[in-house]
Amino acid sequence: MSKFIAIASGKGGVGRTTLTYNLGVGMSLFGRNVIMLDLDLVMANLDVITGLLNPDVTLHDVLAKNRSIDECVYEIEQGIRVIPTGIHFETLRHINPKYISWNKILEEIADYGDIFLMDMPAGINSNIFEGLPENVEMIIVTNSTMTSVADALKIRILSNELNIQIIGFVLNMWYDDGFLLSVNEIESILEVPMIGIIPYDREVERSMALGKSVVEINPSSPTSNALMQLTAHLLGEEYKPIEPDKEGILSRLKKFIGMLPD
Ligand SMILES: Nc1ncnc2c1ncn2[C@@H]1O[C@H](COP(=O)(O)OP(=O)(O)OP(=O)(O)O)[C@@H](O)[C@H]1O
Repeated sequence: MSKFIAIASGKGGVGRTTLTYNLGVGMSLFGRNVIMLDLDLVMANLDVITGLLNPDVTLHDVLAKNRSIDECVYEIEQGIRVIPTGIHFETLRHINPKYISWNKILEEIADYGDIFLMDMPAGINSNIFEGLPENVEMIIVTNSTMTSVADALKIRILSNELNIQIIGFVLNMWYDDGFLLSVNEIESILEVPMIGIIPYDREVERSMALGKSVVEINPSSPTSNALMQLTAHLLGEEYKPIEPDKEGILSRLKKFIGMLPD
């Protein structure tokens, strides 16, 4: 049976879309067929992050112009598909997110994938939460600042009111700093379990610039291991962290300083 996961955040810029992409790539490495849907109808970014620039048909065209959803399912890599949202405000004016039948849309694309990752818009003002299908589970992404946790709490409260099941929260861009909220503090504020801590890591940005996921570029880094651990948890799979190739580094170093033959 297909799984539907909405990835939401109270505040923008906490790394929600990046996480959606990295989880999608991670899930494909576990052999799943993944579809990522950009549900941010106003400030879409999934197209940019997945390298899908200027797609011919977008979700806007489906919602406002009666184009078929099949026309905007783009396979970016084996086992990874993306449904992008448009950037034209004129089309957007004809769409009321509250009245979108996501059930119908998801039914039409169900055969394309096992897992549907829905990149939600930041905040609670879009009305899009009201239209989500009943079987959607939600992940809340936050950083450890007071304001992003406060806004994450608003998402948690709204989700409870709408009976949306929450899997837990992901603490993204984490770094050790005595002034930021701790995991325990965030857990007690949000009252949902922590399911992943992704460190603040410049490699995330660098991999994006290279058009790849960090789990492909640097699979043994703490960030990639944390992402794959989270992916495995969501899929109910086992994941053994990849150790950095210390021996390889050591022998390369020895060769460099002339202790070993080439
Ligand atoms: N763990 C991380 N470490 C370092 N940088 C990160 C991490 N996660 C995301 N970023 C960077 O943070 C920036 C914002 O990420 P992203 O666009 O995914 O956020 P968002 O929450 O989806 O934002 P918006 O709500 O505005 O769409 C990007 O430049 C991304 O590369």
